[in-house]
Amino acid sequence: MSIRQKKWEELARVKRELAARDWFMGTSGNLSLKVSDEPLTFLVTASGKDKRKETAEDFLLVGADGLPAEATHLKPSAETLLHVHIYNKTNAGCVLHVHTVDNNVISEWYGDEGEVVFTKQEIIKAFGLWEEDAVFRIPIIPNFAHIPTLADEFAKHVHTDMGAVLIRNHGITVWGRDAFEAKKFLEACEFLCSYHVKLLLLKR
Ligand SMILES: CSC[C@@H](O)[C@@H](O)C(=O)COP(=O)(O)O
Ligand SMILES: [Zn+2]
Repeated sequence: MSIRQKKWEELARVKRELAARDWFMGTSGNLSLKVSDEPLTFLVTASGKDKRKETAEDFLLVGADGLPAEATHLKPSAETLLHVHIYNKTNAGCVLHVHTVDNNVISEWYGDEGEVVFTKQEIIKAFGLWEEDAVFRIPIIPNFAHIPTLADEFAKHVHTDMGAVLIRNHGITVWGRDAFEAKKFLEACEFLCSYHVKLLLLKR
């Protein structure tokens, strides 16, 4: 089996798991997995599809500019440029973006502060933070409709091989060195957002 095919199947498995969590409401969400480093190529979800469906046209291969690297009638995700910045700036191998009600509520609640800060939560160990009083911050950026502007703003927060950024009233994008790590971060971020929304409601 070619590397491209192996990566396709790996990304399809991640997509299936996130779909089972119902994290692709209304065709939202996009995923990618790096295939090669030199030149940079990665598989990314085709734009506008129902990501809960599994078809032979779910992904296409793109290059370092985010444009198709092979002949296809498929359009790469509208947000491919965000994935491009991550792969060009870090050694990340996988990028996952989902819209959930909880991540949207948190992004709006803390949007003016420009970040949400989590601490004293066991699950932040998923980010490699093991100290008792460790703090995990997720930056929140405005949801610019102009994708190059959104991508430039997003890129200001991309410095390490793993990370997460909330886009206000839009969704979350996480990345990791591989699909396992990116999915772990995404699940931990969603746990934190969901917990926090419930806690805020109880405290009212
Ligand atoms: C209907 S969801 C809004 C989209 O503009 C976008 O935010 C999204 O996540 C999915 O876009 P896509 O181009 O399919 O990757
Ligand atoms: Zn989106």
